[in-house]
Amino acid sequence: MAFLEIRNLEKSFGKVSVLKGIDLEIDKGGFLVLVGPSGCGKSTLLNSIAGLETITGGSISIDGRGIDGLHPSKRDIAMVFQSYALYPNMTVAQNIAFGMEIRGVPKAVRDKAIGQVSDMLQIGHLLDRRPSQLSGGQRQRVAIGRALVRDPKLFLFDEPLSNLDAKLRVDMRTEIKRLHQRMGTTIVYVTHDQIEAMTLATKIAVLKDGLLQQSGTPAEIYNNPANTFVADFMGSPAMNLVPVAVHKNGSGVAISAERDNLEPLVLTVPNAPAGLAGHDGGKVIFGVRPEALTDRDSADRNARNIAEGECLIEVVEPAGSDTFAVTRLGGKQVTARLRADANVAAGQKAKLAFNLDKAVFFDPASGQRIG
Ligand SMILES: Nc1ncnc2c1ncn2[C@@H]1O[C@H](COP(=O)(O)OP(=O)(O)OP(=O)(O)O)[C@@H](O)[C@H]1O
Repeated sequence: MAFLEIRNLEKSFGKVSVLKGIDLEIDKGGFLVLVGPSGCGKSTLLNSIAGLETITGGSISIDGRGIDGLHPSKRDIAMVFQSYALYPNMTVAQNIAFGMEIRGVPKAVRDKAIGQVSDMLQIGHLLDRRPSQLSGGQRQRVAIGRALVRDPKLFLFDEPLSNLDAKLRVDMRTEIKRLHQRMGTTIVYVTHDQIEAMTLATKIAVLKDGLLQQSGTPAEIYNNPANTFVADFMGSPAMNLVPVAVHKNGSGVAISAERDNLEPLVLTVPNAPAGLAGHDGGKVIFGVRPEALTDRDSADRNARNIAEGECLIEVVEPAGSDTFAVTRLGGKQVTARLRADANVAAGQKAKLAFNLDKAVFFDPASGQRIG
């Protein structure tokens, strides 16, 4: 049995159904990241676990024990909010120790716990300050410290980094990952930042409109997205999604993408998924990530199935470590990720290499991946 189990969870606000039968679990010591666009129900799901929202249907259990009817304070969960929610009139040390004080933990034990977490979070020199005298990153560390000293069964983080500037966000992300590795705690973490999700999670759950689209390891979600929504949402730049026609071709399958003022680009797919042949004569969506669409020099040397095609480059975007080249296929803008020194120019043709080992295909009507 998983440590946290969510079964057929439903939540409505009046007539509005916000969570529509969520099934999800995470093992002890796992790091579950809930990700999805604004309004998809991430915070409502987190608040339901915390007990800050009363669920409409389904069940939640931690360590084999149903928690649906329990008051938030009895769930043994600590939550870190985006807004930090520190007490402004208390010092950092008092903020961290407040929960313990209320529970009657002796001062010597409290002081020891404050010392341990402040060392870990490098806030020992700030213990006498008030929140107004701290930077955003320091406040966030205090909020995390306050959660850590409780030593709960489960940590919930609701977009804890979204008030921080870009650089600090990346630093704190590493800090949170390090804490998780060191302490082996079980975490459920909400973000709408897909890079944060990829880097932190042992398991990602992608939500849209109150429905779970897919859950799996970051690699599963990235390499084998269940549908076009997940494919488009995870990854930056996003996966290229190109409408193509399908033709059976001897023992294999060929796909062709329309182009303005050029012959269609035809690629033979030797390793096509079994379901693709069933679309013979019809259209599917061909998904290829920018890094699987390169020039020959940059192409993955281990790739077994590479198909090359001449493409007209519309825009070249140098990005320091890579160069992005934009072309157009099937009426869609398509991004290739080339080496920084790639020899391409806007308005000229370039031979692009498609790594078909990494290609995925989707049904155009349902958006579901073709297996
Ligand atoms: N108390 C409430 N009453 C009515 N509707 C609500 C309430 N709280 C949330 N909702 C609605 O539920 C949906 C999901 O909200 P939720 O805050 O869970 O989304 P989210 O994915 O966390 O979004 P964001 O990334 O913007 O925080 C939204 O459409 C929201 O308007």
